Amino acid sequence: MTAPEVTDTAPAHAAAPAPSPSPGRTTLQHLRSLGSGPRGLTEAEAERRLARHGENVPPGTRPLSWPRLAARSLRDPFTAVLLCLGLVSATVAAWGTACVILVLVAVSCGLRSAGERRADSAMAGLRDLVATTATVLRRPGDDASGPPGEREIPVGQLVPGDVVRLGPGDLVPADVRLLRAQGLTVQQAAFTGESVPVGKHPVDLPADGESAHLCFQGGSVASGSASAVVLATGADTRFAADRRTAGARRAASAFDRSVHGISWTLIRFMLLTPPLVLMAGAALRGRGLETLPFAVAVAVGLTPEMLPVIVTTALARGSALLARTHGVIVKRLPALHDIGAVDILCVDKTGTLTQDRPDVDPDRTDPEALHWAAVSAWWTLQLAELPAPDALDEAVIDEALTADPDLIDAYDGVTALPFDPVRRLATAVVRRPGALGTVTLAVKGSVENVLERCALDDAERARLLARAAELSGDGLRLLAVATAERPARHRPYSTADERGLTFTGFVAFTDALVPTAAQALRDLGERGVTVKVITGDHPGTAARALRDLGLDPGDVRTADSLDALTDAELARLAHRTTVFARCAPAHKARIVTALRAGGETTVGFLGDGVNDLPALRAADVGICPRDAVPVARDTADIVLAEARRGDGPADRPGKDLTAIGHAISAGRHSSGNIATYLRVTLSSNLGNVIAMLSAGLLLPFLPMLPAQVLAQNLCFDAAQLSFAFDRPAAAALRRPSTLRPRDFLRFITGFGVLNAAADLATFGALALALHTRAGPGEAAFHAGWFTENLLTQGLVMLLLRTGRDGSGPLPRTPSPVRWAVAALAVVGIALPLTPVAGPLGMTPLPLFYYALLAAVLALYALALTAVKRRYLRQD
Ligand SMILES: Nc1ncnc2c1ncn2[C@@H]1O[C@H](COP(=O)(O)OP(=O)(O)OP(=O)(O)O)[C@@H](O)[C@H]1O
Ligand SMILES: [Mg+2]
Repeated sequence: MTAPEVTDTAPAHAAAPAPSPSPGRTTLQHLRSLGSGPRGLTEAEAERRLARHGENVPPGTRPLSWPRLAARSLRDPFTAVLLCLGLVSATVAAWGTACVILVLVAVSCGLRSAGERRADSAMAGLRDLVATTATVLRRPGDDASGPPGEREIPVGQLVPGDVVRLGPGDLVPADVRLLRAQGLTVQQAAFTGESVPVGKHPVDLPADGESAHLCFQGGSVASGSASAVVLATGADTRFAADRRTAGARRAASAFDRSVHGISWTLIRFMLLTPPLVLMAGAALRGRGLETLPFAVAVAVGLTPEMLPVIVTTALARGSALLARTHGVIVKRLPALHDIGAVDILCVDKTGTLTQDRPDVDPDRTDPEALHWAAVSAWWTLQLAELPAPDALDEAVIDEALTADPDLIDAYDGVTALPFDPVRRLATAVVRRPGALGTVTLAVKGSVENVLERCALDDAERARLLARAAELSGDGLRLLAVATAERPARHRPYSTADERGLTFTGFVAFTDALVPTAAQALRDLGERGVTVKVITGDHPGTAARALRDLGLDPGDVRTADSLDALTDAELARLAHRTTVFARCAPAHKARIVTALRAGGETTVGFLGDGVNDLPALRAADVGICPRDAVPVARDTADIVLAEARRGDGPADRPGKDLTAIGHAISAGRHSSGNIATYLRVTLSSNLGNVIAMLSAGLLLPFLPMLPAQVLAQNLCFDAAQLSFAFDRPAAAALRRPSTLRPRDFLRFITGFGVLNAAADLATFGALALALHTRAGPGEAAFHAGWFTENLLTQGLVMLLLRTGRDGSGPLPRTPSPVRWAVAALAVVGIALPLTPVAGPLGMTPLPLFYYALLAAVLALYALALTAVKRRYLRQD
């Protein structure tokens, strides 16, 4: 057997549009060169090739190695600033400070890498649960003459030479060459930027540069079906090459932007601090460069170095819990906090609000229309080799066959133009046995799209549209049906033939509401999430469904009325509108993008079809149900569980809005913990910095030695890790979890000043306590402040947790935070009494000091509670 020639498909010029890997080679020659044939490979040969070529996974999807993770955590801006400050300390030979900074960096990078690795492997495990499969043709064992069978295998196991089947909603699993195709259109926006699907068909002898017969990994089937031979897999695909050159980038989410904004404000602060401290020291105290280590330590004191660790841990824990308890899979870690921040949720109608289990309503269906709709559905299904009929087709065939079991034998299929969500039509060309000279086009589709292709006068068309509006207003889904008799011909039929049709009638379907939808919509509303419906269906049907669910549909917009609007106009309109009907895939995406514009909102999109792909990509968070088409599952950030029995129809789980509620709670939970960490850390760090700067100017000596600043920083950081395991108050779960940088900075400034006031009060206490005692005050001062600092930080941790309003009895603090605070207090009180105190420059304190300190802390706690209550009232 010849070795497969896949090298020529390796993209030498990835940017060029779809290079042909096989100019001048016929399909059969190409199959031979791949050591394959129309009947695919044997299992044994596939196994050998898998060993040779490796798994079919694009590079960059494997977990990162330790060194790479460590390198990545070193790229964090806070770490970079810390390292710079360490370097500055080393240049002035402040080795102690430099060493402590190094320890700090090592600890935070180590924790971060470990956390990310754990999170990565947990995520990979979750993604595997919803991984896509491919339908491949293989012969069992090593028996090349055996009959081939179709089998579903994980996409990762495809090898060059495999023959695969493709249907609507499938991902193109590798780079392939088409062997056969029926009405195949492929969405390949990922490479070419073309937003509309492009037609693909086999070409037996392709010209140079021709690519109609090639489909590339990363594309997806928008309509039609095909069988194809795999040319290249894994790192050899064009998709992999494009990723190497361009890198896969996604726009930052609202949360990322907030954290980014806050981080950069802090970094500017950190960089400004040392020169300011130096200048103030020089001007007021005549100090020179000897203050530099202290200045550096103050800047380091500001850093929330545990931020990445807390973010990763909180999100990974939240995702794991969500998967375990509700079966909801988060495929991209940050998507969890994004869904917590979602304030606009766009959903489709069919399958989300209604069950997508249509039943023909015989009283309002024209029998002739039903007949032709069934003929069209049956032959499209046969000729296009669609893997599964869609729900409307299934209902039509069921109903028509009950009435007329011989329906199928009455015709022969000629060709089919399968349904696509832009044309909204499906056509089968059939012939009566014996009637060789003529064929019949049986066309069904949306009312508007069918009527505009019918030969009708304006009055008749208007009458039919009004009739359709009336039926839709009753909540019915509709198919319009039309036919045309044409002379038979050899030239292939195309969508251009769907013209001058004769209108036959309407088929009407009932589609029951999802029983849990009304409650779920109310819940979402109460939790600050606005729901919008973006559907491909008729405006009347959509409005009626919403009304039946207890929501006011308001002004329903159809997509064609949006085309003339500019993006800004659309954005304003979109915020006011609840229902968008007759949306093609591109409309859905445009509406989602308009809602996101301005960056004030976080938009989630829930959809399950090929027509939802662009919108799933455009949203901050794409959500799909477990039974969505594979490509939707691949694109979505969050995959919902299958509904449990009793929640909905057992065989068709649908999109359970209740599950979204669970995901939102989990997201808000994790984000709440992250926000608490940031609030607590930054307000106490800021307080310390203010106090240190003022003390530095008031005192004749440094208020804290650099090593002491860093030691307490380390203790505090360790205690803060407990926030990743906290349980925020119910209030934090009631609203979308957004971090508005401006409010946030106001919060930390307010509480920072309060913290500084407590520190300065401690100076008073220290002055009083030490006044009675002879001997050097410096070490005692340091010890006193060290103790006070850790104790106030413990207090802040307990009192500033998200959403706690401080009224009534203190809520039960979950043990991790409580333990951490207790440990912090013990270290704070005990450290100056241990042998470590000496090297750190501290001495034991008189008992009298502790009495004064208790009074300061009590006052501080009262003040904190009062300010927090005021803050929450304003909020
Ligand atoms: N198999 C089909 N054959 C012909 N026409 C169809 C078929 N399926 C749907 N249509 C038409 O296309 C229109 C849009 O389809 P559908 O209602 O499924 O929209 P959708 O965009 O998937 O809805 P949603 O966005 O709410 O899920 C329907 O109103 C129907 O008229
Ligand atoms: Mg849909």
